[in-house]
Amino acid sequence: MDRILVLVRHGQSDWNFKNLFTGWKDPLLTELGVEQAHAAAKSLKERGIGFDRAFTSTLTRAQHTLKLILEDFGAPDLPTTVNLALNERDYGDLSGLDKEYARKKWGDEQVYLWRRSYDVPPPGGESLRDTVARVLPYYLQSILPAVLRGERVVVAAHGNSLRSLVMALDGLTPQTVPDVEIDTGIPIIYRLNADSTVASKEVVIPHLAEPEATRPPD
Ligand SMILES: O=C(O)[C@@H](CO)OP(=O)(O)O
Repeated sequence: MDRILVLVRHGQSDWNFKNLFTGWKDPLLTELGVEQAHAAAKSLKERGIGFDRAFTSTLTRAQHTLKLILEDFGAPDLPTTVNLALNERDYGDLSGLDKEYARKKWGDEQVYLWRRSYDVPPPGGESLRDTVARVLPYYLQSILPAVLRGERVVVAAHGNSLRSLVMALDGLTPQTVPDVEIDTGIPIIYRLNADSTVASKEVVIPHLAEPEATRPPD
């Protein structure tokens, strides 16, 4: 039995392009973001991946990415569950601020801790640990049972909600998880064993027609 779980971060959003902390704010995809979603679908199709069920967050950029992927699969009506457990980490008071401005104001080290440490929350927001504490129960209760039943599952979500899942699936620690970066529009294909452990993992790098130079530095 196939136990396929595909994680895909949304395509580039307007605020990714502008280098702003986003969190629970709801910017739209850029043109490049739309193209990334199509490229992700193409590369998954090339690998013979199909889907029976989808999960996404309450935020437009993830839902739009999923919609484009499912349309490209000819499956726009695939059963889809929307849940805010899959939302991006809440960036609290940093939401809407320029990341470079934040580095100048609070220093590289502090901003790095807010963005990539396991347990340092941004002011008024969620640490990765807080995000894990809502993503993981949802995964165990809703997503994993579908995968274990043999449904091929796609999850379209966000950098830090997906880092939370990757942490659990890959058995990462608070010391190793800061190194994990999940880029926009990059699918990760997991195949699970019957006991829910990971049999294989493939990070897919889709081919983009758009030149890399249109991506801003993070
Ligand atoms: O701003 C955000 O919500 C996230 C994802 O874009 O940023 P970061 O990579 O800093 O966690």
